[in-house]
Amino acid sequence: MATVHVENIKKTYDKGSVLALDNVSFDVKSGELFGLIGPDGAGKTSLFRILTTLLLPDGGHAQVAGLDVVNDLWKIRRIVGYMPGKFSLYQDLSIEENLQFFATVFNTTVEKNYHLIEDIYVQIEPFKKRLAGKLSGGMKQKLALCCALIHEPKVLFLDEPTTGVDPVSRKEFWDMLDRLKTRGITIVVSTPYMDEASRCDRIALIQKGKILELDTLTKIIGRHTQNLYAVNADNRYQLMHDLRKPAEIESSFAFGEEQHVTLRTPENGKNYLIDYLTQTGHSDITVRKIEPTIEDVFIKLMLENQ
Ligand SMILES: Nc1ncnc2c1ncn2[C@@H]1O[C@H](COP(=O)(O)OP(=O)(O)OP(=O)(O)O)[C@@H](O)[C@H]1O
Repeated sequence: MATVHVENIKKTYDKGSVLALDNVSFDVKSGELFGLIGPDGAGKTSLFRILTTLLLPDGGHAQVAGLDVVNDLWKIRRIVGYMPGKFSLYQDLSIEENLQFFATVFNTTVEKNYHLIEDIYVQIEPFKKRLAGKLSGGMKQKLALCCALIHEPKVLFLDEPTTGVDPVSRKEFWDMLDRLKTRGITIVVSTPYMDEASRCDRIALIQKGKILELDTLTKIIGRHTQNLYAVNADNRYQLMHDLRKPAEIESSFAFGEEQHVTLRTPENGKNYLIDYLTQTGHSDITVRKIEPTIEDVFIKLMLENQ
């Protein structure tokens, strides 16, 4: 049985005028590290709040560990850990006071479940008297994870835990999740960072309240092979402009220092682009055939679903 089962969940705001979740369905298996990946406003927080019983859906059903998110809310609250994207800590309590507070709320003690958080807590323990409001982003994130874990949850919901955190702390955080997974905890984590998809067992790509794709990263990328090229030239602005014109070009978007261009026909794509850009007056032209990343796939899916 799935540990998290979501079936046709719908959520609207402002008397139905804002559609946040549009018949979302998916399952998360026991012990899985499942990523919900999508931009701001995709509906990630709404879904997490429904699954942690803090928000009622307008329609559909969802279960966590076999318990219904509407009818069994008190039982669910005991078995899930939730790390909200914002405001999960009491800024005017110290590290140790925050932790004790969360342990008390769940009728347990820090000592009883210390083994669960030890790996993470030792990194912030030297600062345990410091107020949460005075911690760095990475330290806040570690403390929030300790607070979400202190009652030994079966399922962890982490809403954008790495947003605003430096790259080193982001990596450390995902390493911590890997270690938690080995304890059998099912983890559902949301992120706007596409590069974090590779750290998940399976991912769901979500946009405007709809799941666009759901599978392992490799399978999703494999399903969306593209005739894709990385293109650059001397005048970037003019390049962006010119790459929008030909009917042969399916899509073109800025990707770091280059333009990623998808062509409609597979043959001689590189020659086609070089010829076209030379004719339109560009110089220093580089064109490389590349394999799509998850970001390329996401952009393709977003364009298809517009
Ligand atoms: N309380 C609310 N009232 C009105 N609209 C809301 C409310 N909460 C969320 N929304 C809207 O619902 C949609 C989904 O928002 P949600 O916060 O669930 O997405 P998200 O993926 O978590 O994005 P973010 O990271 O920006 O919070 C957005 O269009 C958002 O503006």
